[in-house]
Amino acid sequence: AELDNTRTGRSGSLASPPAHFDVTQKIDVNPPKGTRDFPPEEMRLRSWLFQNFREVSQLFGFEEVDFPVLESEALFIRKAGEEIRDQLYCFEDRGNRRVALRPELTPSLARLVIQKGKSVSLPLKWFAIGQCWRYERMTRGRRREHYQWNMDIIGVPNVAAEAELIFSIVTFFKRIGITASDVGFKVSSRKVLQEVLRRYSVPENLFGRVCVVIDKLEKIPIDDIKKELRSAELSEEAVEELLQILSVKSLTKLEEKLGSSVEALADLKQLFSLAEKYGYSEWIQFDASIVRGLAYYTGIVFEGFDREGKLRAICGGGRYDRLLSTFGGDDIPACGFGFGDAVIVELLKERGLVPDLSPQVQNIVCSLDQDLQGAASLVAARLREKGQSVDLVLENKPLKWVFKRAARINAQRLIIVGSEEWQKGMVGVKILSSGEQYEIKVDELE
Ligand SMILES: OCc1cccc(Br)n1
Repeated sequence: AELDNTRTGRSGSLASPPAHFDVTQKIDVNPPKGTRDFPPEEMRLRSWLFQNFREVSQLFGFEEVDFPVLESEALFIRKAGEEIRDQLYCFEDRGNRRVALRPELTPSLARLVIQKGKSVSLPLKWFAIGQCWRYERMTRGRRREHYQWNMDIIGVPNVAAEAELIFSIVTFFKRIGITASDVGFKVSSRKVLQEVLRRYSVPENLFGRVCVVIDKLEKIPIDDIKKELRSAELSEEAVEELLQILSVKSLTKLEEKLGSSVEALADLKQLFSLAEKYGYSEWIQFDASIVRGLAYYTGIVFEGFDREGKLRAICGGGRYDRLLSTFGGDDIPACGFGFGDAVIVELLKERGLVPDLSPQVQNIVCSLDQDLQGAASLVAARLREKGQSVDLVLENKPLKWVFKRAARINAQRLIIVGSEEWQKGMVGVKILSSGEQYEIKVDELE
Protein backbone atom coordinates (compact mmCIF):
# COMPACT_ATOMS: atom_id res chain seq x y z
CA ALA A 1 0.00 0.00 0.00
CA GLU A 2 1.25 3.49 -0.74
CA LEU A 3 2.60 5.48 2.19
CA ASP A 4 0.04 7.83 3.63
CA ASN A 5 1.87 11.09 3.07
CA THR A 6 0.13 12.84 5.93
CA ARG A 7 1.67 10.29 8.32
CA THR A 8 5.19 10.96 7.07
CA GLY A 9 4.50 14.68 7.05
CA ARG A 10 5.92 14.92 3.54
CA SER A 11 4.71 17.94 1.60
CA GLY A 12 4.00 17.85 -2.10
CA SER A 13 6.68 20.44 -2.78
CA LEU A 14 10.35 19.85 -3.52
CA ALA A 15 11.31 20.87 0.02
CA SER A 16 13.67 18.31 1.60
CA PRO A 17 11.98 15.90 4.02
CA PRO A 18 11.20 17.63 7.33
CA ALA A 19 13.76 17.16 10.15
CA HIS A 20 11.36 14.96 12.06
CA PHE A 21 11.09 12.62 9.06
CA ASP A 22 11.00 9.13 10.52
CA VAL A 23 13.94 7.48 8.73
CA THR A 24 13.21 4.16 10.41
CA GLN A 25 9.87 4.10 8.58
CA LYS A 26 9.40 0.94 6.45
CA ILE A 27 9.50 2.21 2.88
CA ASP A 28 6.88 1.36 0.27
CA VAL A 29 8.59 -1.17 -2.00
CA ASN A 30 6.18 -0.53 -4.85
CA PRO A 31 7.13 2.03 -7.53
CA PRO A 32 5.27 5.34 -7.51
CA LYS A 33 1.65 5.11 -8.68
CA GLY A 34 1.29 4.82 -12.45
CA THR A 35 4.92 3.72 -12.92
CA ARG A 36 6.48 0.33 -13.52
CA ASP A 37 9.54 -1.59 -12.39
CA PHE A 38 11.23 -3.83 -14.95
CA PRO A 39 12.49 -6.92 -13.13
CA PRO A 40 14.51 -9.34 -15.34
CA GLU A 41 11.64 -11.09 -17.12
CA GLU A 42 9.85 -7.85 -18.00
CA MET A 43 13.17 -6.21 -18.86
CA ARG A 44 14.01 -9.00 -21.33
CA LEU A 45 10.73 -8.36 -23.15
CA ARG A 46 11.31 -4.60 -23.13
CA SER A 47 14.89 -5.05 -24.42
CA TRP A 48 13.62 -7.33 -27.17
CA LEU A 49 11.00 -4.75 -28.18
CA PHE A 50 13.52 -1.89 -28.16
CA GLN A 51 16.04 -4.00 -30.10
CA ASN A 52 13.42 -4.39 -32.81
CA PHE A 53 12.68 -0.64 -32.71
CA ARG A 54 16.40 0.04 -33.15
CA GLU A 55 17.01 -2.52 -35.87
CA VAL A 56 14.10 -1.26 -37.97
CA SER A 57 15.21 2.36 -37.50
CA GLN A 58 18.73 1.44 -38.64
CA LEU A 59 17.33 -0.62 -41.53
CA PHE A 60 15.77 2.66 -42.72
CA GLY A 61 18.98 4.61 -42.30
CA PHE A 62 17.87 6.60 -39.23
CA GLU A 63 20.29 7.88 -36.59
CA GLU A 64 19.55 7.57 -32.88
CA VAL A 65 19.16 10.72 -30.76
CA ASP A 66 18.05 11.40 -27.20
CA PHE A 67 17.04 14.37 -25.03
CA PRO A 68 16.58 15.09 -21.31
CA VAL A 69 13.44 13.65 -19.70
CA LEU A 70 13.20 17.03 -17.96
CA GLU A 71 12.45 19.98 -20.27
CA SER A 72 11.34 23.57 -19.89
CA GLU A 73 7.58 23.56 -19.39
CA ALA A 74 7.34 26.18 -22.18
CA LEU A 75 8.16 23.49 -24.76
CA PHE A 76 4.78 21.88 -24.18
CA ILE A 77 2.56 24.88 -23.51
CA ARG A 78 0.10 24.98 -26.42
CA LYS A 79 -3.25 26.68 -26.16
CA ALA A 80 -5.34 24.13 -28.04
CA GLY A 81 -6.88 22.31 -25.11
CA GLU A 82 -4.91 19.12 -25.65
CA GLU A 83 -5.14 16.30 -23.10
CA ILE A 84 -1.34 16.11 -23.11
CA ARG A 85 -1.28 19.71 -21.79
CA ASP A 86 -3.90 19.07 -19.13
CA GLN A 87 -1.84 16.13 -17.87
CA LEU A 88 1.58 17.78 -18.00
CA TYR A 89 3.85 16.51 -15.23
CA CYS A 90 5.22 19.96 -14.42
CA PHE A 91 6.67 21.70 -11.35
CA GLU A 92 8.93 24.51 -10.23
CA ASP A 93 12.50 23.43 -9.58
CA ARG A 94 14.80 24.72 -6.82
CA GLY A 95 15.90 27.52 -9.17
CA ASN A 96 12.26 28.56 -9.53
CA ARG A 97 12.25 27.40 -13.15
CA ARG A 98 9.05 25.98 -14.58
CA VAL A 99 10.00 22.51 -15.83
CA ALA A 100 8.15 19.39 -16.95
CA LEU A 101 8.75 15.70 -17.45
CA ARG A 102 8.36 15.35 -21.23
CA PRO A 103 4.95 13.98 -22.29
CA GLU A 104 6.26 13.32 -25.83
CA LEU A 105 9.55 13.52 -27.75
CA THR A 106 8.70 15.62 -30.82
CA PRO A 107 9.09 19.09 -29.21
CA SER A 108 12.53 18.09 -27.86
CA LEU A 109 13.50 16.87 -31.31
CA ALA A 110 12.33 20.16 -32.84
CA ARG A 111 14.32 22.06 -30.21
CA LEU A 112 17.49 20.09 -31.03
CA VAL A 113 17.06 20.59 -34.79
CA ILE A 114 16.79 24.37 -34.26
CA GLN A 115 19.75 24.32 -31.86
CA LYS A 116 21.82 22.49 -34.50
CA GLY A 117 20.67 24.96 -37.19
CA LYS A 118 22.95 25.11 -40.24
CA SER A 119 25.42 22.64 -38.71
CA VAL A 120 23.21 19.77 -39.85
CA SER A 121 22.23 19.14 -43.47
CA LEU A 122 18.69 18.20 -44.35
CA PRO A 123 16.95 15.85 -44.57
CA LEU A 124 17.46 14.54 -41.05
CA LYS A 125 16.25 11.03 -40.25
CA TRP A 126 16.35 10.67 -36.49
CA PHE A 127 14.89 8.11 -34.11
CA ALA A 128 14.62 8.01 -30.33
CA ILE A 129 13.30 5.67 -27.66
CA GLY A 130 12.48 7.57 -24.50
CA GLN A 131 10.33 7.51 -21.39
CA CYS A 132 7.45 9.98 -21.48
CA TRP A 133 5.27 11.14 -18.60
CA ARG A 134 1.83 12.45 -17.79
CA TYR A 135 0.27 13.33 -14.47
CA GLU A 136 -3.22 11.94 -14.55
CA ARG A 137 -5.48 11.73 -11.53
CA MET A 138 -5.26 8.01 -10.83
CA THR A 139 -9.06 7.83 -10.90
CA ARG A 140 -8.77 5.78 -14.08
CA GLY A 141 -5.79 3.77 -12.79
CA ARG A 142 -3.92 4.51 -15.99
CA ARG A 143 -0.17 4.61 -16.33
CA ARG A 144 1.78 7.81 -15.81
CA GLU A 145 4.78 6.78 -17.87
CA HIS A 146 5.53 4.81 -20.99
CA TYR A 147 8.42 4.44 -23.39
CA GLN A 148 7.91 5.80 -26.87
CA TRP A 149 9.73 4.93 -30.07
CA ASN A 150 9.81 7.92 -32.42
CA MET A 151 11.04 8.20 -36.00
CA ASP A 152 11.10 11.63 -37.64
CA ILE A 153 12.03 12.91 -41.07
CA ILE A 154 12.98 16.60 -41.03
CA GLY A 155 13.24 18.61 -44.23
CA VAL A 156 11.17 16.59 -46.73
CA PRO A 157 7.96 18.41 -47.80
CA ASN A 158 6.30 15.64 -49.82
CA VAL A 159 4.34 12.56 -48.69
CA ALA A 160 7.13 10.18 -49.70
CA ALA A 161 8.33 10.85 -46.14
CA GLU A 162 5.04 9.75 -44.56
CA ALA A 163 4.91 6.70 -46.85
CA GLU A 164 8.41 5.74 -45.68
CA LEU A 165 7.49 6.19 -42.01
CA ILE A 166 4.37 4.03 -42.29
CA PHE A 167 6.41 1.36 -44.09
CA SER A 168 8.95 1.39 -41.25
CA ILE A 169 6.14 0.55 -38.80
CA VAL A 170 4.78 -2.16 -41.15
CA THR A 171 8.32 -3.58 -41.26
CA PHE A 172 8.42 -3.59 -37.45
CA PHE A 173 5.06 -5.33 -37.18
CA LYS A 174 6.14 -8.02 -39.65
CA ARG A 175 9.35 -8.65 -37.70
CA ILE A 176 7.42 -9.46 -34.54
CA GLY A 177 4.79 -11.60 -36.25
CA ILE A 178 1.97 -9.05 -36.50
CA THR A 179 0.14 -9.17 -39.85
CA ALA A 180 -2.31 -6.96 -41.78
CA SER A 181 -5.11 -9.11 -40.41
CA ASP A 182 -4.10 -8.12 -36.87
CA VAL A 183 -3.62 -4.39 -37.32
CA GLY A 184 -4.14 -1.63 -39.86
CA PHE A 185 -3.50 2.10 -40.27
CA LYS A 186 -6.24 4.67 -40.55
CA VAL A 187 -4.91 7.52 -42.68
CA SER A 188 -6.24 10.97 -43.38
CA SER A 189 -5.01 14.54 -43.80
CA ARG A 190 -5.74 17.54 -41.67
CA LYS A 191 -5.89 19.49 -44.91
CA VAL A 192 -9.38 17.98 -45.27
CA LEU A 193 -10.39 19.74 -42.06
CA GLN A 194 -8.51 22.86 -43.07
CA GLU A 195 -10.41 23.01 -46.39
CA VAL A 196 -13.81 22.71 -44.69
CA LEU A 197 -12.91 25.37 -42.10
CA ARG A 198 -11.67 27.64 -44.90
CA ARG A 199 -14.97 27.26 -46.74
CA TYR A 200 -16.74 28.42 -43.59
CA SER A 201 -14.23 31.22 -42.93
CA VAL A 202 -13.16 29.79 -39.60
CA PRO A 203 -10.04 31.71 -38.45
CA GLU A 204 -6.74 29.83 -38.97
CA ASN A 205 -5.80 30.21 -35.30
CA LEU A 206 -8.70 27.91 -34.30
CA PHE A 207 -7.42 25.04 -36.47
CA GLY A 208 -5.40 23.26 -33.75
CA ARG A 209 -8.20 23.59 -31.24
CA VAL A 210 -10.83 22.20 -33.67
CA CYS A 211 -8.55 19.23 -34.41
CA VAL A 212 -8.21 18.46 -30.70
CA VAL A 213 -12.01 18.49 -30.35
CA ILE A 214 -12.51 16.27 -33.40
CA ASP A 215 -9.96 13.79 -32.00
CA LYS A 216 -12.42 13.15 -29.17
CA LEU A 217 -14.98 11.71 -31.61
CA GLU A 218 -16.08 8.29 -30.26
CA LYS A 219 -14.46 9.18 -26.92
CA ILE A 220 -17.07 11.69 -25.73
CA PRO A 221 -20.80 12.12 -26.65
CA ILE A 222 -21.43 13.71 -30.07
CA ASP A 223 -23.43 16.51 -28.40
CA ASP A 224 -20.36 17.49 -26.39
CA ILE A 225 -18.32 17.52 -29.59
CA LYS A 226 -20.88 19.83 -31.21
CA LYS A 227 -20.94 22.05 -28.11
CA GLU A 228 -17.15 22.37 -28.11
CA LEU A 229 -17.11 23.12 -31.85
CA ARG A 230 -19.74 25.80 -31.41
CA SER A 231 -17.70 27.29 -28.55
CA ALA A 232 -14.85 27.43 -31.08
CA GLU A 233 -17.08 29.83 -33.05
CA LEU A 234 -18.13 27.31 -35.72
CA SER A 235 -21.60 27.92 -37.17
CA GLU A 236 -24.26 25.20 -36.95
CA GLU A 237 -23.84 24.66 -40.70
CA ALA A 238 -20.05 24.36 -40.42
CA VAL A 239 -20.42 21.84 -37.57
CA GLU A 240 -22.85 19.71 -39.55
CA GLU A 241 -20.73 19.85 -42.75
CA LEU A 242 -17.61 19.02 -40.76
CA LEU A 243 -19.16 15.97 -39.10
CA GLN A 244 -20.51 14.88 -42.51
CA ILE A 245 -17.05 15.03 -44.09
CA LEU A 246 -15.47 13.24 -41.13
CA SER A 247 -17.68 10.22 -41.74
CA VAL A 248 -16.24 9.73 -45.23
CA LYS A 249 -14.30 6.48 -45.60
CA SER A 250 -13.26 6.56 -49.26
CA LEU A 251 -11.16 8.91 -51.37
CA THR A 252 -13.72 8.72 -54.16
CA LYS A 253 -16.43 9.95 -51.79
CA LEU A 254 -14.07 12.63 -50.48
CA GLU A 255 -13.48 13.84 -54.03
CA GLU A 256 -17.23 14.01 -54.60
CA LYS A 257 -17.59 16.12 -51.46
CA LEU A 258 -14.59 18.43 -51.78
CA GLY A 259 -13.85 18.39 -55.50
CA SER A 260 -10.62 17.13 -57.09
CA SER A 261 -8.56 20.30 -56.65
CA VAL A 262 -7.99 20.17 -52.89
CA GLU A 263 -4.41 19.54 -51.81
CA ALA A 264 -5.52 16.95 -49.26
CA LEU A 265 -6.75 14.70 -52.03
CA ALA A 266 -3.52 14.94 -54.02
CA ASP A 267 -1.49 14.08 -50.90
CA LEU A 268 -3.66 11.13 -50.01
CA LYS A 269 -3.72 9.77 -53.56
CA GLN A 270 0.06 10.02 -53.72
CA LEU A 271 0.41 8.28 -50.35
CA PHE A 272 -1.85 5.40 -51.37
CA SER A 273 -0.02 5.08 -54.67
CA LEU A 274 3.34 4.87 -52.88
CA ALA A 275 1.92 2.35 -50.41
CA GLU A 276 1.00 0.16 -53.35
CA LYS A 277 4.54 0.39 -54.72
CA TYR A 278 5.98 -0.52 -51.28
CA GLY A 279 3.52 -3.42 -51.14
CA TYR A 280 1.63 -2.46 -47.99
CA SER A 281 -1.76 -1.37 -49.44
CA GLU A 282 -3.56 -4.04 -47.39
CA TRP A 283 -2.33 -2.32 -44.22
CA ILE A 284 -3.85 1.14 -44.79
CA GLN A 285 -7.29 2.65 -45.26
CA PHE A 286 -8.57 6.20 -45.64
CA ASP A 287 -10.65 7.42 -42.69
CA ALA A 288 -11.51 11.12 -42.63
CA SER A 289 -12.27 10.99 -38.89
CA ILE A 290 -8.60 10.47 -38.03
CA VAL A 291 -7.10 13.78 -36.91
CA ARG A 292 -4.91 12.73 -33.92
CA GLY A 293 -4.92 14.71 -30.68
CA LEU A 294 -1.80 16.84 -31.03
CA ALA A 295 -2.41 20.40 -32.12
CA TYR A 296 0.71 20.76 -34.28
CA TYR A 297 -0.13 18.30 -37.06
CA THR A 298 -0.72 20.07 -40.39
CA GLY A 299 -1.12 17.39 -43.06
CA ILE A 300 -1.18 13.60 -43.33
CA VAL A 301 -2.05 11.93 -40.01
CA PHE A 302 -2.21 8.21 -39.32
CA GLU A 303 -2.71 5.77 -36.48
CA GLY A 304 -2.17 2.06 -36.05
CA PHE A 305 -5.22 0.21 -34.72
CA ASP A 306 -6.00 -3.36 -33.71
CA ARG A 307 -8.63 -4.77 -36.06
CA GLU A 308 -10.47 -6.50 -33.21
CA GLY A 309 -11.08 -3.04 -31.77
CA LYS A 310 -10.22 -4.10 -28.21
CA LEU A 311 -7.15 -1.88 -27.71
CA ARG A 312 -6.35 1.81 -27.80
CA ALA A 313 -4.31 3.18 -30.72
CA ILE A 314 -1.01 1.28 -31.04
CA CYS A 315 0.91 4.18 -32.58
CA GLY A 316 0.26 7.44 -34.35
CA GLY A 317 1.91 10.25 -36.23
CA GLY A 318 1.76 12.73 -39.04
CA ARG A 319 3.14 15.86 -40.66
CA TYR A 320 3.95 18.92 -38.53
CA ASP A 321 5.26 21.54 -40.93
CA ARG A 322 4.79 24.53 -38.59
CA LEU A 323 6.21 23.24 -35.30
CA LEU A 324 9.81 24.37 -35.86
CA SER A 325 8.78 27.87 -36.92
CA THR A 326 6.49 28.22 -33.88
CA PHE A 327 9.63 27.56 -31.79
CA GLY A 328 11.37 30.42 -33.58
CA GLY A 329 13.20 28.15 -36.01
CA ASP A 330 13.14 28.23 -39.82
CA ASP A 331 10.09 27.03 -41.71
CA ILE A 332 11.27 23.40 -42.00
CA PRO A 333 8.78 20.65 -43.01
CA ALA A 334 8.72 17.59 -40.74
CA CYS A 335 6.81 14.42 -40.02
CA GLY A 336 7.13 11.62 -37.54
CA PHE A 337 5.37 9.10 -35.33
CA GLY A 338 5.25 7.88 -31.74
CA PHE A 339 4.89 4.19 -30.81
CA GLY A 340 4.28 3.35 -27.14
CA ASP A 341 5.67 0.28 -25.36
CA ALA A 342 2.45 -0.73 -23.58
CA VAL A 343 -0.39 -1.27 -26.09
CA ILE A 344 1.87 -3.32 -28.38
CA VAL A 345 2.63 -5.72 -25.50
CA GLU A 346 -1.10 -6.07 -24.80
CA LEU A 347 -1.57 -6.92 -28.50
CA LEU A 348 1.27 -9.48 -28.49
CA LYS A 349 -0.26 -11.14 -25.43
CA GLU A 350 -3.70 -11.14 -27.09
CA ARG A 351 -2.26 -12.80 -30.19
CA GLY A 352 0.04 -15.22 -28.30
CA LEU A 353 3.08 -13.62 -29.90
CA VAL A 354 5.15 -12.82 -26.81
CA PRO A 355 8.53 -14.47 -27.56
CA ASP A 356 10.14 -16.94 -25.12
CA LEU A 357 13.05 -14.89 -23.80
CA SER A 358 14.50 -17.11 -21.06
CA PRO A 359 17.82 -16.02 -19.50
CA GLN A 360 20.92 -17.42 -21.19
CA VAL A 361 24.47 -17.82 -19.93
CA GLN A 362 27.14 -19.93 -21.59
CA ASN A 363 29.05 -21.05 -18.49
CA ILE A 364 28.63 -21.44 -14.77
CA VAL A 365 32.00 -21.82 -13.01
CA CYS A 366 32.42 -23.14 -9.48
CA SER A 367 35.24 -24.43 -7.26
CA LEU A 368 34.89 -27.59 -5.17
CA ASP A 369 36.58 -26.03 -2.13
CA GLN A 370 37.09 -22.47 -0.91
CA ASP A 371 40.90 -22.62 -1.39
CA LEU A 372 40.19 -22.75 -5.12
CA GLN A 373 37.97 -19.64 -5.33
CA GLY A 374 40.91 -17.76 -6.85
CA ALA A 375 41.42 -20.50 -9.43
CA ALA A 376 37.73 -20.32 -10.33
CA SER A 377 38.05 -16.54 -10.77
CA LEU A 378 41.03 -17.07 -13.09
CA VAL A 379 39.05 -19.57 -15.19
CA ALA A 380 36.12 -17.12 -15.38
CA ALA A 381 38.47 -14.34 -16.50
CA ARG A 382 39.99 -16.54 -19.23
CA LEU A 383 36.55 -17.46 -20.57
CA ARG A 384 35.32 -13.87 -20.52
CA GLU A 385 38.45 -12.72 -22.37
CA LYS A 386 37.30 -15.10 -25.11
CA GLY A 387 33.84 -13.54 -25.14
CA GLN A 388 32.18 -16.32 -23.19
CA SER A 389 29.51 -15.30 -20.65
CA VAL A 390 30.17 -16.71 -17.19
CA ASP A 391 28.15 -16.89 -13.99
CA LEU A 392 30.87 -17.34 -11.34
CA VAL A 393 29.72 -19.02 -8.10
CA LEU A 394 31.03 -16.63 -5.45
CA GLU A 395 30.62 -18.74 -2.31
CA ASN A 396 31.54 -22.26 -1.37
CA LYS A 397 28.35 -24.09 -2.37
CA PRO A 398 27.52 -27.83 -2.65
CA LEU A 399 27.29 -29.16 -6.21
CA LYS A 400 23.56 -29.76 -5.76
CA TRP A 401 23.09 -26.01 -5.25
CA VAL A 402 25.24 -25.28 -8.32
CA PHE A 403 23.20 -27.61 -10.53
CA LYS A 404 19.98 -25.97 -9.36
CA ARG A 405 21.33 -22.51 -10.14
CA ALA A 406 22.66 -23.70 -13.51
CA ALA A 407 19.14 -24.84 -14.45
CA ARG A 408 17.57 -21.60 -13.20
CA ILE A 409 19.90 -19.35 -15.25
CA ASN A 410 19.81 -21.70 -18.23
CA ALA A 411 23.60 -22.22 -18.28
CA GLN A 412 24.87 -24.31 -21.18
CA ARG A 413 28.10 -25.57 -19.60
CA LEU A 414 29.29 -26.28 -16.02
CA ILE A 415 33.02 -25.74 -15.36
CA ILE A 416 34.23 -27.36 -12.14
CA VAL A 417 37.57 -26.41 -10.56
CA GLY A 418 38.69 -29.34 -8.41
CA SER A 419 42.04 -29.68 -6.58
CA GLU A 420 43.24 -32.88 -8.34
CA GLU A 421 42.49 -31.57 -11.83
CA TRP A 422 43.81 -28.09 -10.99
CA GLN A 423 47.16 -29.66 -9.97
CA LYS A 424 47.36 -30.83 -13.61
CA GLY A 425 46.25 -27.45 -14.96
CA MET A 426 42.91 -29.01 -15.88
CA VAL A 427 39.23 -28.33 -15.13
CA GLY A 428 36.10 -30.52 -15.36
CA VAL A 429 33.48 -29.63 -18.01
CA LYS A 430 29.88 -30.84 -18.14
CA ILE A 431 27.61 -30.02 -21.11
CA LEU A 432 24.31 -29.58 -19.28
CA SER A 433 22.01 -30.35 -22.22
CA SER A 434 23.61 -33.73 -23.09
CA GLY A 435 25.28 -34.65 -19.80
CA GLU A 436 28.56 -35.19 -21.69
CA GLN A 437 31.53 -34.52 -19.40
CA TYR A 438 35.32 -34.33 -19.83
CA GLU A 439 38.51 -32.72 -18.48
CA ILE A 440 40.40 -30.06 -20.40
CA LYS A 441 43.43 -27.82 -19.99
CA VAL A 442 42.41 -24.33 -18.86
CA ASP A 443 44.27 -22.78 -21.81
CA GLU A 444 42.29 -24.91 -24.24
CA LEU A 445 38.93 -23.80 -22.85
CA GLU A 446 36.89 -21.74 -25.31
O1 LIG B 1 0.23 8.71 -24.97
C1 LIG B 1 0.02 9.66 -24.01
C2 LIG B 1 0.99 9.47 -22.89
C3 LIG B 1 1.99 10.39 -22.66
C4 LIG B 1 2.87 10.19 -21.60
C5 LIG B 1 2.72 9.08 -20.82
C6 LIG B 1 1.70 8.19 -21.12
BR1 LIG B 1 1.46 6.66 -20.07
N1 LIG B 1 0.85 8.36 -22.14
